[in-house]
Amino acid sequence: MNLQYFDYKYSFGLESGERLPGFRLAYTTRGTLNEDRSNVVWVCHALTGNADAGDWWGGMVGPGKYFDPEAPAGAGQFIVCANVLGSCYGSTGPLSVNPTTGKPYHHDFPMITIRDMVNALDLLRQELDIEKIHTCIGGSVGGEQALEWAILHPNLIENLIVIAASAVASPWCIAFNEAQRMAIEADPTWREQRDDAGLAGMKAARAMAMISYRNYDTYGFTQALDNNEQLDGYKSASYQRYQGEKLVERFNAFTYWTLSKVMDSHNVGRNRGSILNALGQIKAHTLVVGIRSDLLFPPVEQQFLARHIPDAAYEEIDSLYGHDGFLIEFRPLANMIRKWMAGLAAVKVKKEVETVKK
Ligand SMILES: CC(=O)SCCNC(=O)CCNC(=O)[C@H](O)C(C)(C)COP(=O)(O)OP(=O)(O)OC[C@H]1O[C@@H](n2cnc3c(N)ncnc32)[C@H](O)[C@@H]1OP(=O)(O)O
Ligand SMILES: N[C@@H](CCO)C(=O)O
Repeated sequence: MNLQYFDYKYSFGLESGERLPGFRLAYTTRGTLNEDRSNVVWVCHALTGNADAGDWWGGMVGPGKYFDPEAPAGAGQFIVCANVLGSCYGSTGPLSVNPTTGKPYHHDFPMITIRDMVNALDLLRQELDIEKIHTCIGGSVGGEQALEWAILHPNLIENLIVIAASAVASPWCIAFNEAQRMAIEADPTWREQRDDAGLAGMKAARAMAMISYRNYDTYGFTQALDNNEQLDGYKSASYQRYQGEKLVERFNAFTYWTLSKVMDSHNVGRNRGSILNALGQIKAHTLVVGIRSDLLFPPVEQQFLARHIPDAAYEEIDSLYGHDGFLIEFRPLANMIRKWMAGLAAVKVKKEVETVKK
């Protein structure tokens, strides 16, 4: 991955009222910005993702994929993805050194929100001299960022694609996150000032989260009982442990904690009068995608978005994988986007013809 860095060297205000004395964002770009700078695709990543969309979303981003930086005949896109503020893949987060103390922030990393993340992304956008985003897309926490961005800067994004996300964190989602934070708190190392504090707790937290990212049928299909005689050693049990261990290899409990709080505080209506008022400000053509089997962000939340965003279409993916379906179901997702974009292009042509006739 060809990581680049944006260092913002000024005091950065957060929604909480606290300030960061500057920050760093790690990001990648793929493809070439065209002459009129009209081919920008900005991919916003989810909870534990990173700046390399071609890695964690390889079925959507890359040569020959829907978002193709090398498409022939000048159709290649300029694809940007940045590791969010608060994460641990090169951007400023809880393991970063606090310049005022010379030590890692750890428990003292300030509370941040989706809006703070987007304000940081927008400073990177300005640094890259991008005035228009042709398409901004994200799933889950990435979808929340895309949504916030379209509200904060209504003339910036032409086409907005929000997958498996909501206007506001549901009590159900917050409850899942609180249970996971309780697991981290129960780890006896959690209050220690070291980068690997709380990892056993985070392992349990990830196992809990998996239950919300998948569902009854996913486990039934992929982790079926071996036989009727079994008394222990179940596949689904070892799967849970393995998923926890896998996250421990690449993440840390401070970042997990911080980002779970970010999820909780997501509410597009905050300080905007109401959620409906906030959604009503979106000017982008919008495609909202729900996943029928999503337990964490059920389709009713995306249907709500599509009902209240002025120019929105709604599509639904039928997936075995629940919420994580947005990271797996590339073909239906790409087909939906292709169809929607073709519809938008047809409407544009029709309008142009009508204008010429007048
Ligand atoms: C720097 C980085 O690595 S960033 C990583 C990128 N990740 C992200 O961006 C976050 C988003 N991605 C994800 O959340 C996930 O990767 C997903 C949702 C896309 C796919 O999830 P996966 O865990 O790969 O898929 P799945 O649930 O099928 O599990 C497969 C893994 O579980 C293992 N497994 C399956 N069943 C069992 C079992 N019964 N017992 C133990 N292990 C099991 C498989 O061997 C496989 O292991 P592997 O990942 O080492 O190959
Ligand atoms: N599986 C996703 C979380 C669900 O959005 C991740 O780890 O980022």
